[in-house]
Amino acid sequence: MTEQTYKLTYSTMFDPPASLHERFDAALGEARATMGAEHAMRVGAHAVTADDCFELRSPIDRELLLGRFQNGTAAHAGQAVRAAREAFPAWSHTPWRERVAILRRAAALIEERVWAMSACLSIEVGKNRMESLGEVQETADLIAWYCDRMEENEGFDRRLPNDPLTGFTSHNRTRLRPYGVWAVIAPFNFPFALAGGPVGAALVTGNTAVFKTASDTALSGTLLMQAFRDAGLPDGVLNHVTGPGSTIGEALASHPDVAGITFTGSAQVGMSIAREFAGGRWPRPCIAEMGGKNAAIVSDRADLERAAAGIVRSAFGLQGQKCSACSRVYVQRGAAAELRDRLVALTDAIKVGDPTLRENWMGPVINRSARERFRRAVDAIGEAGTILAGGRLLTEGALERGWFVAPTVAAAPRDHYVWREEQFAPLVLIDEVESVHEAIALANASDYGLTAGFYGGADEIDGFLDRIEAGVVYVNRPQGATTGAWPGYQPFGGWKASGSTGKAIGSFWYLPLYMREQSQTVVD
Ligand SMILES: NC(=O)c1ccc[n+]([C@@H]2O[C@H](COP(=O)([O-])OP(=O)(O)OC[C@H]3O[C@@H](n4cnc5c(N)ncnc54)[C@H](O)[C@@H]3O)[C@@H](O)[C@H]2O)c1
Ligand SMILES: N[C@@H](CCC=O)C(=O)O
Repeated sequence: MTEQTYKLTYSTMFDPPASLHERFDAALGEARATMGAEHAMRVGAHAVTADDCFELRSPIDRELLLGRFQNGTAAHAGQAVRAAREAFPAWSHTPWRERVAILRRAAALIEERVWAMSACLSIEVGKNRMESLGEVQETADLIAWYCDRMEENEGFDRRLPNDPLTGFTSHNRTRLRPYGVWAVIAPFNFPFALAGGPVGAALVTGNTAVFKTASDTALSGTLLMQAFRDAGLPDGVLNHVTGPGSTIGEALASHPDVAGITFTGSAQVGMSIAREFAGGRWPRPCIAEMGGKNAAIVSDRADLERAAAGIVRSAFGLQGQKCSACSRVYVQRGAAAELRDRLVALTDAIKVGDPTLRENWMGPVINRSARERFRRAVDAIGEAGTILAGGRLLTEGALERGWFVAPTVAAAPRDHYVWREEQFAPLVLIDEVESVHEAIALANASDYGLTAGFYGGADEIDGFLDRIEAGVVYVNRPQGATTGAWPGYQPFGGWKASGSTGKAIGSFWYLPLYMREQSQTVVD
């Protein structure tokens, strides 16, 4: 994306070339100049407006208006589903190589627009510049990965041997075919990658789609949809609605003509959608990617410099608002004091502020209710446990205009709710254990099973990999204890309450989730 030898991923983003910063700074200025406009939804060939709009402001500075977006209703969800249904016959019969070509164009456009898109993303979500650039690039890489899988599998259409018959010839074939209208509902924290990835997968496999972005990230959703449209998708193949999850999101998820859904968000909403999709006249596919309560385990034999770096990066990257964020640390007693000291020192050194600026690594949390959830958690820990670093809201100077909080390391009794419930905030808890065995048992004693990290000796690794109940695991990784998967390198998906399918995004097994098998036998 910039200098020829540099490939941006979440594990290479710590030491980018200088030219990357110059281009990002230029893009920021341009992005700010475009903000504040009103944006329509998109249904079929039409830009659609609702009776009223909502205003979207930056979590960095509430005075900065990003745009006005439509407060879509259940009726708009219905219109969008109808448009997608009408477009389905032609799109599903479009030769798969043509669909791949259009989606490759979408990926290329996203990559081309990486600077403009990531500048907007940084202002809208409060991601730092490297996380923002990373996410937009990840979106392009996910779509390209799905195009590659389509090609590698020859469109998921295979000839099988003829039946061993005499006197007849039976031609046998198995095909994976699209379901129909696919809904994609995305979370605020990865509004490009976790929208563009599933939209790309749904479309390349021949489904048509209705997309709903999170309201906090309506601008990113709009920019992403523009890129798909500019790639040449026929009208109606991809429709885009905005508005509250509890109204238009709910209407979309419960629409009887939606054949399948990819929901990424909280377990609370995801589980209710999964139940709805299992409870109709027949079960419909529901890919629900949900939350995490991800643990890092540190043994007495760990390299503590690596462990501390990896934990801090995963606990506080994007302000702890990643499903993969490290929110629990179990450290063996012999290493506990040193690890605690290192974590506190690294945490105290984190620069928090406007994350579009190169010098700041941490930005604000997304909105007032996220800051309130953080405040409640640290107040509760203050009463029952110990705050080791941070533990407060940040309101000094310009920070007062945004939703800033201090990265926090704390200890709390094991039965405290903060050990159980995802806080989605920059808050990591630490506890001492007698053995790695005990640590793994504690890590697994969670409804969630998304990511996990381990730092320890070579002969401890297999035991960890074998027993840990998580879909994405990392060992001795300073770049991130529990975060930082990249398409093609680390497939990403959760077990238990973290994911409904047991298969990961960016994996070899993902596209078949968007299709159903038809075995065809034709006798001459
Ligand atoms: N497993 C993963 O890959 C993954 C990735 C990113 C985020 N997440 C999870 O997402 C959550 C954070 O994102 P969020 O705060 O946007 O989540 P959320 O559940 O509040 O919202 C997610 C999306 O669902 C919509 N929505 C809300 N209520 C709805 C309803 N009743 N019916 C239909 N749609 C509804 C929202 O508008 C939004 O677009 C965290 O729990 C995080 O762990 C998981
Ligand atoms: N894919 C990201 C997390 C996405 C969820 O929020 C990671 O691997 O850290």
